[in-house]
Amino acid sequence: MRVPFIKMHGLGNDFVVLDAREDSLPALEAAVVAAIANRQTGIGCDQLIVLEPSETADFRMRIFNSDGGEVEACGNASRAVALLHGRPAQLETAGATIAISPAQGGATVDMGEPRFDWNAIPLAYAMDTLTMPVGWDGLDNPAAVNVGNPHVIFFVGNCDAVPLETIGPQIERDPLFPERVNVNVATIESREAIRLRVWERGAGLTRACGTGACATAIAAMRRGLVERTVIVTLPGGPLTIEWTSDNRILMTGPATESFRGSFEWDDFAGANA
Ligand SMILES: N[C@H](CCC[C@H](N)C(=O)O)C(=O)O
Repeated sequence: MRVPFIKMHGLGNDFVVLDAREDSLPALEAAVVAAIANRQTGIGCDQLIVLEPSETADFRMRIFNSDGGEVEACGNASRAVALLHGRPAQLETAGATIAISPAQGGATVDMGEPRFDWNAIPLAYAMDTLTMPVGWDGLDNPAAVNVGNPHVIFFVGNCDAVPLETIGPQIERDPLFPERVNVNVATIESREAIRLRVWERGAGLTRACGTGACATAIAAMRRGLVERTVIVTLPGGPLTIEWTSDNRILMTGPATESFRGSFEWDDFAGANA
């Protein structure tokens, strides 16, 4: 079966997008997703994105990390899908129904309401999620926020100096996080600017993480460190995050279509054999 795809990215966080709103796909097993996402032997991407019909919204977006695991939210992909769809829409995801609005060269996404309860992150046991009484190798007292997916956020003096490639996977898989976690290290530059690097659950270091930018901005606002509209600059570039007075998170930033292609499904399904 020949499958068309669109290669897209948001600030360098890249996706293979499969539009299955008209024609359904074979079952998306983890091994097949990982084979497609593999940068050496597959097409290569941080996440595989599949668009499907929805009963409850204009359409549905399924998100698979490059390790094959299906997850609840992807901010950068939401903007990419908004660019692809070309007009405002309600988008069903496993984490929430979100509102996408294409804008010049990108999109604004209403990511819904943040959640802070320990069991909504989720954590394995009760604790304060604004300043958690935990630490790993010099990274201490983070915040935790769920923005459809789970994030832990460390505020540090210089996020570029943190060995995220070694400490990220340790924290991602710590038993404190029953569904694992996205690991954010952030530096407050001013009341309007944050610098951020992210070790993503199931994908590792990425050039940008939209939900990470949302979670980090909200955590900084909860701590009174920044205003309610802030620019979060990741290695791939900036996103504007606003926490509205009616408790919704608005994320605005670029999205890019790189190229279109197609592949033979069995070339990857065979990887599963
Ligand atoms: N790794 C994330 C999903 C992708 C999030 C990121 N690519 C974004 O733009 O939000 C997770 O497992 O929750």
